Amino acid sequence: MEINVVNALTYEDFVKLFGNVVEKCPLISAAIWSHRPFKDLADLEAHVTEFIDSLPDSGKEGILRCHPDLAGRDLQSGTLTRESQEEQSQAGMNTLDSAEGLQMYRLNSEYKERFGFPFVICARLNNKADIVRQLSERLKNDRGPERERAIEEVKKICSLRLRNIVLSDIQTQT
Ligand SMILES: NC(=O)NC1=NC(=O)NC1=O
Repeated sequence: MEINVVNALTYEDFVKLFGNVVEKCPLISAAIWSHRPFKDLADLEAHVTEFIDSLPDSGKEGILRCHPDLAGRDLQSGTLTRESQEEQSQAGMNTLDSAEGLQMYRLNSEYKERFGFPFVICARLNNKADIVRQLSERLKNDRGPERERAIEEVKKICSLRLRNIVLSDIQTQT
């Protein structure tokens, strides 16, 4: 999809297309629509990350809380968004054995208990061993640095989702 096609989208179509580049935070795409025309994909992505960085800590934690747990309830019940379903499956979260599932449940619970927001990682860039290792290691962080670390992961997820939309030819045929 050419960036000029993106720039010509109505507000509704823009939010429909980009509304989930940050999981369950359509407001972010709605907010950056007014910054069009975007020079290119990198410019579009920069506006999203600038918006996220401009939020106070409570706003950043609000974004984190919109993310479903890895191998959590939403995955079990099939209520993940399409993007999350694809990402979590690709990282092997849908093929954990009972011991691995229990380990993820316990680590996710401990993490949420400690930080008050869920553990977030860019699943597409990690396999299940990486995820368990990162979760165990990041549990030891202080809240502030861990919040920033988690937001960096949100940006990686967003970058891959944006790329998937803008660079996939599907949209140009619809
Ligand atoms: N808690 C999470 O990290 N969730 C997720 N990461 C992804 O890359 N997709 C998700 O659903």
